[in-house]
Amino acid sequence: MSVYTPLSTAELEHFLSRFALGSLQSFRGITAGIENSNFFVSTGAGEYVLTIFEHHTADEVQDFVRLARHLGQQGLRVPAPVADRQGEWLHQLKHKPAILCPRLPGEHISNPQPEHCAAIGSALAQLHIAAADLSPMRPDNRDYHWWLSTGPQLVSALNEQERGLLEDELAYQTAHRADWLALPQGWIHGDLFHDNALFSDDGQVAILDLYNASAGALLYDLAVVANDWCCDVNGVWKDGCVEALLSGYQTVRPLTAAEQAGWNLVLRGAALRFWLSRLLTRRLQQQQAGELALQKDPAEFMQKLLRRRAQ
Ligand SMILES: Nc1ncnc2c1ncn2[C@@H]1O[C@H](COP(=O)(O)OP(=O)(O)OP(=O)(O)O)[C@@H](O)[C@H]1O
Ligand SMILES: N[C@@H](CCO)C(=O)O
Repeated sequence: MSVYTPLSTAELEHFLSRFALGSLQSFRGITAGIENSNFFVSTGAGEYVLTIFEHHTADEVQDFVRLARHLGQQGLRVPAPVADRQGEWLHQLKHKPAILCPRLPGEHISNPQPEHCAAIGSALAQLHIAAADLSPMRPDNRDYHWWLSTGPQLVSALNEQERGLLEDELAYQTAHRADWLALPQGWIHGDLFHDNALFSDDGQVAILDLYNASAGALLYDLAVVANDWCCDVNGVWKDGCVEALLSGYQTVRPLTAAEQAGWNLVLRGAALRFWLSRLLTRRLQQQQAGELALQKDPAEFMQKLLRRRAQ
């Protein structure tokens, strides 16, 4: 369970007293998620999600909320915070930034099928288009420069063969850096795994967790989705899923010739990024002994990287 900052009923009631949302009826920590502390909160006015940010500054949270509001105004179903009686939506709780968002409808899909991949492809393309006129963009703090600086710091967790793989992939990405930079760029979600989407009976998709959103190659965002939604844990493509993802995306935003040529490059980069970030998360979780935290396996993304390299 990923609740790093526990809350008492009295603390939450005190927090809610700033809002005109009625009194607290119940709340519980959310087990999913690994970065922030999240709670489902029921009040007289409805259902909400309280997020306490564990790693982000208030300035960064402002950026995410600016994006969420912009997307929400254009009809996308994303978590945008509610304001308190003073019109403030960004708060401090236990000395950390905190926001309260309406709880969005829908269910997570545990094993995405082609129809889900098509729907998320189209929703992601809508996000890319809707965000295009929002500036300034937040830089990606998990980009190529982070891979180069962080990769070598994580090698102590790797065996010799794995170190060789990491070095070789970094060299490959460096050699093809110009191709990557020539791809269409814009706001990207950056972490659109299937546990960050909710599907409703009305056919709408809610996109959660905009807390990695930044500037980046739009195709890379699609590759993050493909490496999670469209394959098994070893990276083997599931029947029809990538095709559905790409065609769903292209019903809204057709890929350019450079993007079609760059698909394998960004699939490799996306696998590398999550191999490294999971290695780093595991190291941090080991240092924070005793925390109740969800674990995600770095080896899954090393396997996916190996498979994309073999393509
Ligand atoms: N606005 C919302 N409406 C409905 N459910 C939500 C909402 N926000 C969060 N959740 C639920 O809480 C879970 C965790 O939220 P979120 O993914 O934002 O946390 P996180 O710690 O940033 O996750 P991670 O680090 O794994 O990406 C979601 O998977 C979803 O089930
Ligand atoms: N979606 C990420 C965790 C949150 O950034 C992963 O599966 O590694």
